[in-house]
Amino acid sequence: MFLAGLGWAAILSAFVNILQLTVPLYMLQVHDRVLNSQSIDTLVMLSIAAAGALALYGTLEFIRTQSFQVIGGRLLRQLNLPVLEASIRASVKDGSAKAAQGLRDLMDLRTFMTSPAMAAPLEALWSPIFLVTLFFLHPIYGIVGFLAVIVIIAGNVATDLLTRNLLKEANKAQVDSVALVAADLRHAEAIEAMGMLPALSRRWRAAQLHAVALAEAGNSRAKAVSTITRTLRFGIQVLVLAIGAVLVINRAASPGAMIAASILMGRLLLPFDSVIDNWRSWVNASAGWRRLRDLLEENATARETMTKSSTEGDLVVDRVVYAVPGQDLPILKGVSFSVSPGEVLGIVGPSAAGKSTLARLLVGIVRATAGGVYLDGHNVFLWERSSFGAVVGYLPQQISLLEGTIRDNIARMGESDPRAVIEAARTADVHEMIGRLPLGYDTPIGDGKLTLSGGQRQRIGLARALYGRPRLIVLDEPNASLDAAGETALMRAIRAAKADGAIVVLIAHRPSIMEIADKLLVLEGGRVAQFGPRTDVVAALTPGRGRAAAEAGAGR
Ligand SMILES: Nc1ncnc2c1ncn2[C@@H]1O[C@H](COP(=O)(O)OP(=O)(O)OP(=O)(O)O)[C@@H](O)[C@H]1O
Repeated sequence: MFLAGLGWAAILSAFVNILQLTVPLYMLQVHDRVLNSQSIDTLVMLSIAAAGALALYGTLEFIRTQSFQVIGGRLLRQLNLPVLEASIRASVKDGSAKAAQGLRDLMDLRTFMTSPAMAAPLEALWSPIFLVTLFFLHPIYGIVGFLAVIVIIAGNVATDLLTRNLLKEANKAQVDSVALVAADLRHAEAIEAMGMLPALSRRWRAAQLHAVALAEAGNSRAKAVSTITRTLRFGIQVLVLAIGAVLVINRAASPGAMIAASILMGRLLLPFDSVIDNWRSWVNASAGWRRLRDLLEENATARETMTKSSTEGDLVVDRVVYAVPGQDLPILKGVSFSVSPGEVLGIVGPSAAGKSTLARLLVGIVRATAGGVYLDGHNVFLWERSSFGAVVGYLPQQISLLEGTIRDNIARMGESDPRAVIEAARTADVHEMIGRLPLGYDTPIGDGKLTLSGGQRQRIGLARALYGRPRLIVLDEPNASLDAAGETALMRAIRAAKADGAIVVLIAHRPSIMEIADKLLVLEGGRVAQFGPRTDVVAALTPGRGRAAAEAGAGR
């Protein structure tokens, strides 16, 4: 599709280039015909023809500019959703600051596609038109033009050899320094409170200065070559005039041809010069394009397209091994268990045992390296995402409320059904608290807006997890910021979900809420140390092995 668009722009460029011959040809005719014949009629005819050709040139040039806009717009429309999806998957793996680069790259690429840098190679493609015209004016002009093109192309090659690696490095350093600052800025409060700014600003400064130094070095080299080639281009134009003068003196060519040849030579070499001038944009655009391609390839996930909006069966975790891509040591080492609808599973274990990782696998955010997680017999990772979202509620350890109103957040940013929003808020016991906010359910939250307390966020996060009465509810430390009243409300919500036939998976450090669990799973070092009915696991844990885990989570 882009190739078709580019092909269209290239064809337009051919006509634009031909029409650019209007002025030199007009000059040639005025000099050679009008001045010789002294005919005003000829001048008028020539001027009318030139005006028509220039009007056509302007129109085609405008259409060509528009076609670049269309190509850039199409690129954006076609890629923004895949890039957004890939960025979200990448941020699960690599953190959000780096993943956001994908969207920046896409915007930069669109800007590049609509910039004059894009037109230069297409114009250079049609340079033979000018070359042939020069040959027609006089073979010597043609030969000089041909040699001049070779010299300028050599300038292009030299620029590439001298600057490509440097500019690529500069671009990467720039991207890394932006990602570094973006990642640190998320922790602004800690930075401000603990006086980390001077140390961090040294780090940021060092990263940015490194990027700037590389860019300056690359630019200086590119500018040096471009100054040489530009000087050569002017020199060649002077040379053409000198040759023209000799040809005129020897009556081998007309004065009009001499001036036309000089203008044509400038037109012939201009696109090649422009490629050198815009070299940095080209290198940056190709680096951005490569990053986008890698982002899309590395995060391409074939998922089912068929929607399944209901589920009745068990949650089965079958010999799941999970290792972070690129790391040898797995975090989860063969975890198996199952939970039935209407059951609450409590997962406990010491820090870094792999509980949150297991939660991510249960809700299909990451793919098991071996084995699989199945809900109602279907692999949760492969499940079509929007229909999976409708049957799942997830409260991550770090509650991430999004920019929008409370109502948007509870309704998961979609078209909200007010009754379902209020039902979820009531179940999470947050309805009255929302009623006391400045605009109730319509209160905006997010950057620079209302700041909610940790407990409020957790309870709104819980309401979001419960919205639409999902069949599988995974709560990762849902009571971490809750007071006693909040914890009681949480227990009530879990009981209601259980009575509704949902599968509830509850990860917690504080033992108090584990009373509600039907089954307990003790995770230690990525393995299942204990799994079974809560009473059996607690009994097995109390005297011997796994005591640490019991104390960390389940011990009562
Ligand atoms: N994306 C990742 N890349 C590398 N290592 C990771 C990643 N995610 C988790 N880990 C590692 O896996 C281990 C388990 O982490 P996880 O967050 O699952 O533990 P946890 O049991 O939930 O701990 P806690 O109770 O402290 O929240 C940790 O050692 C952690 O460093």
